[in-house]
Amino acid sequence: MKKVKIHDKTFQLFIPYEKIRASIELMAEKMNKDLADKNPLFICVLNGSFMFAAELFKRIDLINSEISFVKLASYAGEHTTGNVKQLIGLNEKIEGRTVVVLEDIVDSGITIDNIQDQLKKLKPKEVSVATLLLKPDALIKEVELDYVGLEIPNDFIVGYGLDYDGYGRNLIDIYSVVNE
Ligand SMILES: O=P(O)(O)OC[C@H]1O[C@H](OP(=O)(O)OP(=O)(O)O)[C@H](O)[C@@H]1O
Ligand SMILES: Nc1nc2[nH]cnc2c(=O)[nH]1
Repeated sequence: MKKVKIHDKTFQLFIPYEKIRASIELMAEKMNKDLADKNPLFICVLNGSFMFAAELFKRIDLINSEISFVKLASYAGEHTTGNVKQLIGLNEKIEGRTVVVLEDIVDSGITIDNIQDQLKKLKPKEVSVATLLLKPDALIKEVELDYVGLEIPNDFIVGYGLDYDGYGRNLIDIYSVVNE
């Protein structure tokens, strides 16, 4: 079994690239049907989603489609106590658009819930969400997901864009942590 060590943790091969690619191909096929004539704007949530977004977007055969890249920035607002995360980097007009958010993983669902709330305030025509990975047992938010690549157990994973403390994003396969 292929293993990698990152910092203090060992990870073992969990999802080979071929399986990741096949799930993205299916997703793209469905999107090409669902989004025809909709002039979709794909929004890739950095950092983790960059590989998924690239693999998916080159399979979208709708010429009237755009992609944009955003980040969630933490800031401690003057009137807030918690850690608020604000969507930054969105330069396109969202009002009236068909938006498709691209996430690498939905775990607790907190991030995607927050993103959906922020986007809806910008009055899009519709917002759908595509995630490569979903941990159904980890969800603490009720989220509506339109496209899910693969469902996985509630274990920490790295690779294919996902990191452990900055490292591991370049792994072509997905690895899961070995509990030692
Ligand atoms: O469903 P949740 O529990 O909210 O977790 C999902 C989020 O966690 C990861 O982002 P992270 O904050 O690690 O940032 P990164 O993409 O820059 O690595 C991932 O890219 C999702 O955005
Ligand atoms: N790298 C990584 N980031 C995450 N963000 C939410 N869940 C995960 C996970 O399992 N691995």
